[in-house]
Amino acid sequence: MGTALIYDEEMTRYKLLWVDPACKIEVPERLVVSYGALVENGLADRCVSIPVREATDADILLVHSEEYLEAVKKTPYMTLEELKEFTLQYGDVYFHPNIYHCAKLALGATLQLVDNVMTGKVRNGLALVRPPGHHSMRSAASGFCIFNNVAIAAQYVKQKYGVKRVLIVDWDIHHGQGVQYSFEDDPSVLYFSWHRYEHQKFWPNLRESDFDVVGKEKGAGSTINVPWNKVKMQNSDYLSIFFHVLLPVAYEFSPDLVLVCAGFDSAIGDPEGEMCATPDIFAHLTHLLMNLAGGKLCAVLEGGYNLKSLAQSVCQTVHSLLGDPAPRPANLEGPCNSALESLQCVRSAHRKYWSCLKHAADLPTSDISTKRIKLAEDEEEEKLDEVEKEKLIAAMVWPQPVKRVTPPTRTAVVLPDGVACPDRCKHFSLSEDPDPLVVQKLRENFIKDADDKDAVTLSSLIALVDKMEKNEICSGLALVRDVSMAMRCVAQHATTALSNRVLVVCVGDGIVPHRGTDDGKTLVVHFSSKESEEQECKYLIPVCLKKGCSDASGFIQAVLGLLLPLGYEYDPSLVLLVQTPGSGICDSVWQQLTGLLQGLAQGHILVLMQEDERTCIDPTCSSLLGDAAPSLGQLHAAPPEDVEAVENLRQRLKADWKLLQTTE
Ligand SMILES: NCCCNCCCCCC(=O)CS
Ligand SMILES: [Zn+2]
Repeated sequence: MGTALIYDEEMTRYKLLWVDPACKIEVPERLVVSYGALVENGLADRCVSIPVREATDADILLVHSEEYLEAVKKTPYMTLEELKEFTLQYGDVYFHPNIYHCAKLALGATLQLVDNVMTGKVRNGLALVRPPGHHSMRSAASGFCIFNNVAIAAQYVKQKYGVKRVLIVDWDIHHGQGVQYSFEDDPSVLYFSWHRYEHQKFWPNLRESDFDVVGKEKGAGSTINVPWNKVKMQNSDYLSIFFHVLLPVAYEFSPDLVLVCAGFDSAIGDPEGEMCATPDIFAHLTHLLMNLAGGKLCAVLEGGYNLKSLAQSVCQTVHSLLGDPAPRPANLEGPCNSALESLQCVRSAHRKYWSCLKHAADLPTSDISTKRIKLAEDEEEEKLDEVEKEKLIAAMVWPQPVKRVTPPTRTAVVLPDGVACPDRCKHFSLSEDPDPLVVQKLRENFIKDADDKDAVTLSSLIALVDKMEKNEICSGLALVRDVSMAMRCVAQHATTALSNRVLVVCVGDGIVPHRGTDDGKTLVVHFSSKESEEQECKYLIPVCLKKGCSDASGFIQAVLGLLLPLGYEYDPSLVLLVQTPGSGICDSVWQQLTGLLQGLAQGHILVLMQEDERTCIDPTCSSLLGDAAPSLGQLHAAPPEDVEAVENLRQRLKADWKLLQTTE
């Protein structure tokens, strides 16, 4: 299934008609450069183009009051003076004779996207719209927003499709207070937002944007606020929040649909956000959400005011929606202290609502709520800096995101004779006889007692890895007689011949390679149900789960809170995913694992399985080909000893692996 792109240039036909410094950044060019970049990068053509529609009154009244709608309906007939007058009753927003029309199109575009995803016409998509929506409230416009596109979309799907659970991820740099107000007592809508806060000093300066505001009554726990109390947050800060707050809770919540308030003012260069996360981070944020809800993800543009980082971030998002491998998450360090403080506060505030956070630490000693300062800010003094600051931010530079080309072959498979090649995959076998030299070396190192068939198989694997290195093949699956031998051979080849870093993920109680773990060329993470005899060290990490990989909840929480941070920080050029016999892992969990790991190594993942594991071939290939993994359903609490084991591992390893930190 494809990716929808919903855009209409009519939404560029309104703008600020008078002087207002707070609103001057919300310009029509935002859409022009975003859509232009999608066209220029050949992304628009790869999407399913869906026409916008005008939202109806009924759509709008799902969230907004009649009096508000009636008032807005009058604006197309107002004079300039009347528009200015009308605008004064709201904050940081402006009206225009054509903005009501555009607001109906922005909402209509959003609902078109949602309809096409919910009816299975497309898998996911982006609505490229303005005016944005997440600040508008039941009876008030705010923050450039007129109608709350995403909040209405959530009500709309609940009403029209009987959707039980909706996750809203608001990665815009502002708090979408309008969304929060719509669902604060509604447990069926989980609203997650991070936002520049600076202890309530930043707009919209609300007490209810802080981490300790978690929702009311039945909705307690279904509002997650992550305040950024400093600017210049980086990719590591954003990923830490995904790994240790959003993803664990999202998987426990198990939404039927994911809506994204896709604001890109959280990207570097943006005058509002003043953050330092680079556009390629949105490739990963998108990818990490794409295995929820069976892949049903609707992204709706909110903010984003640096025309360059906005256009790049929009392209990164659409690349991922289309299933293109993400760029490698280069040189991540750990979260900064301020981010760690917020991370610990949020996890502590939600401990009692989410079993995945049950073991989260207490509030930090330096309880940041006491730092909330009075709002008496010296406007004059700030304005002076304002001009200087804007110049500095507009001068920010960052590396051009790498080109994301999907290799000619997406997935190659090495199978025993007689096993059919799954469709859409390419059967891989050696074009000519194996190179005698290579075979000789293999014999010496790996296959003393094995027969020639092994030599051919191992030579095929080596050739396959070489083609992945050259980006001719993206991913691979091999069914082999002896997974341990194959694993050691591939790891050895990739680290020596290709001088790469290899992440080896072992699932099951097989044998793991000890080689390469001391010099950091290989990082081995081994999930099993048995206490390991292996000596744990920085690059050899045994994860012992009571029920092994058979308990979906315990396993997926270990993947999200331990394996992904390790993998992203290690940043391998190849991922080796090995399933040894008796792992007990079920297909859907295996597919989640395979899907999530494709965010690493530009999607270069080689899956090794025992040759008699025939049932796993199709689900594994489906995941390697970029299909979304099936939803795991609502997860019960993980076995306490597993949560504890992962928590203890994190505490032991966080000195070496900074992305594992969850407390200051
Ligand atoms: N009153 C001091 C300056 C206030 N600036 C507020 C700008 C609103 C931003 C809204 C936005 O970006 C939506 S995503
Ligand atoms: Zn914003």
